[in-house]
Amino acid sequence: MGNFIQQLSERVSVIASDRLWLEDSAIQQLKTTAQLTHMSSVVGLPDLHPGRGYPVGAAFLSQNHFYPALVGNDIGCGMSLYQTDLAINKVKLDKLDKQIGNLDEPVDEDEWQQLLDIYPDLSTRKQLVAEGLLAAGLDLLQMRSLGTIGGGNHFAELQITDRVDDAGSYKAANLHNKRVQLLVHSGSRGLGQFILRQHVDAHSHAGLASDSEAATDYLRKHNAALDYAALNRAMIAARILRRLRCNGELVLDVHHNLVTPVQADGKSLWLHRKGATPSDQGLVMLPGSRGDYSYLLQPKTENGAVSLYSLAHGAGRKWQRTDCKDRLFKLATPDQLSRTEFGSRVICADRALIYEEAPQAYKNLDSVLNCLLGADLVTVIARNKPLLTYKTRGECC
Ligand SMILES: Nc1nc2c(ncn2[C@@H]2O[C@H](COP(=O)(O)O)[C@@H](O)[C@H]2O)c(=O)[nH]1
Ligand SMILES: [Mn+2]
Ligand SMILES: [Mn+2]
Repeated sequence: MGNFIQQLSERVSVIASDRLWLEDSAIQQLKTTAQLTHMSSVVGLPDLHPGRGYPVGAAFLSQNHFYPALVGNDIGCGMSLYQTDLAINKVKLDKLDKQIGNLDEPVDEDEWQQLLDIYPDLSTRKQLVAEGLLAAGLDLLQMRSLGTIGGGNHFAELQITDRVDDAGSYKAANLHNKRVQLLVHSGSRGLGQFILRQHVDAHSHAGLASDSEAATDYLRKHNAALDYAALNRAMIAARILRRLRCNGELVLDVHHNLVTPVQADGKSLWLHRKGATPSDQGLVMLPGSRGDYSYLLQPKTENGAVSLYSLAHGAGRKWQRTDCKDRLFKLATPDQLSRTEFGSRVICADRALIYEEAPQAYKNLDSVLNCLLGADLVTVIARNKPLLTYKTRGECC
């Protein structure tokens, strides 16, 4: 187990192995972040990769101050998983594209009424999100993006279970391997980006003292963005389920970009997660790419302290977006890249994005999973494979 938890310095550790490639630049960003004034410890997860200034796939613990820049601009980005009642053998792959239609367009009044007929609780949630935005001094116009996925690595994916490792936990989670599952990855859209920009304009990248007015102001906005992001995922799922004429039960919904207050030994600590899935909130989903498996995991909370109660949130990028087309265009056309080894399809109107989000652009998920298993942080409940992935360029984050 020891080899999988590598202590690089007093404050810096990584969950990794000799067989998992982590870029030097990402490790360097991790070490630089550990030097911030109020930082206690940082951990790089096996999907660690370089980000804008700070690495992605990492958790950071600070004392008395916290750093909004360490949450990043897509506050509340996360994954939600739904078990649908759509039988696998009823799915007609060729028809799904038309059935699902366009998810880039905001939800209009007609569609909203149709969603409410099926999911009346969305109305209360939307009202609460609006109240949260108003209380935080944010513009209600941001609500317009609710129900849209957003660009880049965000996605909605229909999946099927191809292996169950822990039948008891699988059943307890109300999962069904003869029925389609829906995994949604999205966040707070332009809202999170606006909040971070506003913060950086006023305070640059400085930490905020726990009891300061600026901290209270940021946290009010951050918490509104978390609720917004969770509702956004719920609305994306509702749109898809309605269009597929099936029902869906929520299995999990977990943010991977957030900051959380932690009380320990009378100290005021802050746990930042930037592309890191909390391991202390129940089941988690570890997706690879649109051409790789996803794993449903049971975190082992008893070992959580070594990784700051955080897990990898995916496979992590291997190639920069700007390199993908050059690397791939001689090898495959966008049409070829839209079909995967699993026989699954990709809906993506943007041809450039098909290259940027190609499975080859991501690390191998099994090598990431092996580190989590080696460090004794998780057990595997089931493995899913993709059936259909919806990706869009969308606007912003
Ligand atoms: N199953 C799929 N997994 C995907 C897809 N696109 C990206 N990914 C994985 O999700 C994480 C998300 O990372 P984030 O930093 O944007 O939050 C990423 O590391 C990939 O491993 C997909 O289309 N399907
Ligand atoms: Mn995001
Ligand atoms: Mn994300």
